[in-house]
Amino acid sequence: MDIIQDGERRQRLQELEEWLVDHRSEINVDGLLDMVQALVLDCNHPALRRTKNFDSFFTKYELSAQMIDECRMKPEDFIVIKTIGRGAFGEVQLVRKRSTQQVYAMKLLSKLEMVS
Ligand SMILES: Nc1ncnc2c1ncn2[C@@H]1O[C@H](COP(=O)(O)OP(=O)(O)OP(=O)(O)O)[C@@H](O)[C@H]1O
Repeated sequence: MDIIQDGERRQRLQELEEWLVDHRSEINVDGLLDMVQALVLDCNHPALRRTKNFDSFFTKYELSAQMIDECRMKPEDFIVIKTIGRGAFGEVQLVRKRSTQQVYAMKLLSKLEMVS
């Protein structure tokens, strides 16, 4: 990466990087990836695709959204052993990660229920 000479610019970039890695920030990397996936999914609605800007957006980001989906951790990466608990927004499962055989407790939250 180029060395940024402008101290003020460097400071702003550093602030942005801190937001990206802060798990409490709305624009952390996970949140932004969620956003891209949700936008691409929504833009693929036939009624929206009739509008040029939505169609262009979908065409531009469809492949990236697929790559994001393939690379991110997802429930299918785990084998469910059994359900061990239930909370206000979802359930907790005892799971085994397919790639490592490590056992974890996985909390599945319904984002739909959390935001409604
Ligand atoms: N890491 C864990 N290991 C074992 N059991 C767990 C673990 N996390 C949660 N559980 C079990 O799952 C139950 C529900 O957990 P959860 O965190 O969803 O509860 P909660 O805090 O009441 O829920 P919420 O955050 O949705 O209000 C717990 O009461 C516990 O029995």
